[in-house]
Amino acid sequence: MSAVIPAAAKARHPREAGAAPAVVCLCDAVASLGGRPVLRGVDLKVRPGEVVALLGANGSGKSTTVKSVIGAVPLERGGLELFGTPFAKFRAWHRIGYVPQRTTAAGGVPATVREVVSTGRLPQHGLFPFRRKDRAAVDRALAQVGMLDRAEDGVAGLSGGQHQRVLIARALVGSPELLIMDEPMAGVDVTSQQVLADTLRQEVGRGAAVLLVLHELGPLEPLIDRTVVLRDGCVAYDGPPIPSTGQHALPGHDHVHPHEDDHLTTPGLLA
Ligand SMILES: Nc1ncnc2c1ncn2[C@@H]1O[C@H](COP(=O)(O)OP(=O)(O)OP(=O)(O)O)[C@@H](O)[C@H]1O
Repeated sequence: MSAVIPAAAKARHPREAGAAPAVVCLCDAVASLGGRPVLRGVDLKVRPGEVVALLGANGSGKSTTVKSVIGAVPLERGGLELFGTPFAKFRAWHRIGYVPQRTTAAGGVPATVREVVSTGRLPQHGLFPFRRKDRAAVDRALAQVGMLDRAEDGVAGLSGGQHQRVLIARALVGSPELLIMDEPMAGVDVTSQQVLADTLRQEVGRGAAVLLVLHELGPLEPLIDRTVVLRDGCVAYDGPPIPSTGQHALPGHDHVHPHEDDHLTTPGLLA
C-alpha cells in the first residue's frame, strides 16, 4: 500500500518558459569524484513552478547532479544558473530548500527536532537572534510534516521516516521557491510517505518548483511534470513522465525503456 495523491490535486501548470528565468539551468555539466568522471555533459532545466523527477539506476549520477546544483560538487566544465543568476554570483540561498539523501550518521546528532529545523532559517536571520516570525515558521514547518508534538525530542531517538520528516521541515522552514529532495521516499513507511506526498502537494500548490531524485515515481507521480533519466552520467531521456519508468529505474536495472520516442535526447543510450 502506498500514499495516493488525487490527480485533481495538481490544478496548475508550470509557467511558460520566457515568463521568468529557469530556477535551475545546468548546461553541459561535467564533474568528477575520486578522479573518476561522474557527470559527462548533463543538461537539466527546472522552470518556475515545475516538478521534475530525476531518475536512473544506482550510480548513474543523480545525487551528484543535485549536489552540483547546490554547489556541493564543483563543475569541471559547463554552466549553472540559479534563478537566472550565474552560480558564481548567486547568493540567494534562502530561495532553495535541500533535503539530502538519508544517512544513518545523521541520527547521532545531539540536537532536538526544533534545533535541527531552526537551522533551516539561518539564511533568513543570519547571526541575529531568532525572532517571533522565525519561531512561527519553525512551528509551521513542523506542523506541516506532523512533527510539532515531537519538537523538543532529540533527533537521535527518531525513526528513519520521522528523521526524514525533520529534514523536510528544515528545508521548508524558509518557504523556498525551489525544493530539492534526494530520494525522499527511500525507506519511508506508508504514513510518512503520505505526509511527504501531502506536504509536497502543498508546496507545489503555493508555486514552489521541485527537483526530486527518485527511484520510482510511485505516489508522487500525479505531481510530476517532467522526468529526466540519467544513465552513466548522461541524460538518456528528458520528457513527460513515463508511468513505467519507476520499475525500470529500480536498483539493479541498469537501463531504461521510455515508451515514447519523441522526447529522446540521446536515443542511442536507450535499449
Ligand atoms: N565521494 C565520492 N567519491 C568517489 N566517487 C563517488 C563519490 N560519490 C559518488 N561517487 C561515485 O559517483 C557515481 C555516481 O554517484 P551518485 O551518488 O551521483 O549516483 P546516484 O545515481 O545518485 O546513485 P544511487 O541511486 O545509488 O543513489 C557512482 O559511481 C559513485 O560510486
